[in-house]
Amino acid sequence: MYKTDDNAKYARGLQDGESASSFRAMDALSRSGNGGSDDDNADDTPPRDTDTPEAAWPRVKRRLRAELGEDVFASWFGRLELESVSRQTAHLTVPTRFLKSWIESHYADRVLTLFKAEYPGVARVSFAVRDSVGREGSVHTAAQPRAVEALRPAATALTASQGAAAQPVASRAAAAPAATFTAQEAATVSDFGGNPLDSRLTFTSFIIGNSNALAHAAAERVARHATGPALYNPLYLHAGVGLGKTHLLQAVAHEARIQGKKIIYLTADRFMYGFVAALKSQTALAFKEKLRGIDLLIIDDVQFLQGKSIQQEFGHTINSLIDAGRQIVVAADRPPSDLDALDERVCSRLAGGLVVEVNALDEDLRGRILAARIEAVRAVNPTFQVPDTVVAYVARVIATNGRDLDGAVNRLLAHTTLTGTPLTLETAEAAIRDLIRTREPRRVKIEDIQKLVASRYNVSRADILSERRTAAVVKPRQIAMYLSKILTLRSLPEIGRRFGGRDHTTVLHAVRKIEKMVGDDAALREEIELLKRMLQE
Ligand SMILES: Nc1ncnc2c1ncn2[C@@H]1O[C@H](COP(=O)(O)OP(=O)(O)OP(=O)(O)O)[C@@H](O)[C@H]1O
Repeated sequence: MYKTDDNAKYARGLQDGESASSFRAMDALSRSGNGGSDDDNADDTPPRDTDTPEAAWPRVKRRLRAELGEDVFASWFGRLELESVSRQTAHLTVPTRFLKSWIESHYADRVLTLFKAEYPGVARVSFAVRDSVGREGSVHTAAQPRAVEALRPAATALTASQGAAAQPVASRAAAAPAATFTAQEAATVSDFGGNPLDSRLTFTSFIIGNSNALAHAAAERVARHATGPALYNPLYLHAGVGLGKTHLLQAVAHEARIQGKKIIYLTADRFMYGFVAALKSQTALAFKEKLRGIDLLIIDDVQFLQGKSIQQEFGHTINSLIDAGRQIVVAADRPPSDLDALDERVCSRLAGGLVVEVNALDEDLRGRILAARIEAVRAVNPTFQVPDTVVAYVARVIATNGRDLDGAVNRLLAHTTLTGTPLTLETAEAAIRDLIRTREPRRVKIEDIQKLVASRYNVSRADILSERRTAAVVKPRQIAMYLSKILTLRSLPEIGRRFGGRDHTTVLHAVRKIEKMVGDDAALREEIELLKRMLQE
């Protein structure tokens, strides 16, 4: 826990020189990022005649990992990729603008040095955001001054658009964060409004199941809590990728706003941006004041908080808000005890409220999320028809997360729109193939077949094993026998024994009968296909 000294220091803010120490910490951070002198490892590797930049790139990444350690490497470089090399420039890409800015400002020289060491044919590196390659790229040579220059136009635009002439543009630009903000971003960070909210991510659109009921209940109570001491403080939600953390956090934000609370919703990226920007434009005090004036602070992806001074600032902020009875809600991809990169005291403060895990979405919940997504699409595009068998199939095979369910709906929609043909299991499978993790087909057990077929036909497994001969039981029993024959290696007599001690000729009769019906009846063929896939996934 923080000592009271820390809080007092926080309250004093920048007045006692915290700015300078924070700058020193930031500098230390970037120095450690630079890994010391550029000559350290640079030219000790002889040129390799047969080498290619593509072959050299994994070696560059290995060296970065060795220099910076696993945590820093994973946070900043895990998703850095080599796109191409042309005219001695290595074009590197990352998925977000934030990563691009951070790597450019802290690590560009180091990446270039290591690349040159591994592949002397590279003289420059450029960074771009994937999917927007060419629009945002900027090239770095070792001698080029870094991103401060790149910020200059944005700082000018900000000053012009806001009429904020208090500081001369040149000094603002020189002191500005080493990042390439657009004017709009700079404005957002500057007035510290937090990240924009997605109006779709509300409690109404959040579907509750076993895996998220507790997280949902806690989030809703916190958002609706009227006055008095905060409830669970902090509320800490954690879950694997795409299981609904951001959705819940944004739902809290929407609901709390409706309740008239002052909230700020920030991703960890934005917190870092905001803090660095405020420090460098010497508005850190205002930044802190702004944070202290709110009722509810929501921070997403806290696992990305990096840098000693930023973590300290984050620690001070949450301490001060909690002590003042303000609510904090955070989310991460892991429990507080696994936030290795975060200061121990911050972790323990984060763990001191209510920690709730959102577990994997089960099949039932996936089916309901899918159905809701399809309904939402149909509201604007009524021709989008997805048969129940396809919904059941997708819910079965997309076992990963909500984002992949969204992806599956998009692909199904693209298929219908582009081909104009109705969706079937075959076309749906082709449309979502890339989202399905490939693995060995599961070994199927006769008992599983009996259970699944029984539930699809609304009878019990006992009915299937019984002597009953009503049509409602005979057909599913025969289908189950047929599936047992084609999906398992059991012999006809073995199958007969497992179906209530029947003779192998009964099984043979069932198999032939269903084979024939499948040949004649497209709906049954589809149904059996679905059952097969459900059993094998
Ligand atoms: N229970 C749910 N009800 C409705 N939609 C859901 C649910 N769970 C997840 N989703 C949807 O799945 C998608 C991914 O969810 P979200 O972005 O909240 O995941 P996340 O846990 O924040 O993932 P990441 O850590 O990768 O950011 C979103 O479109 C979200 O609306």
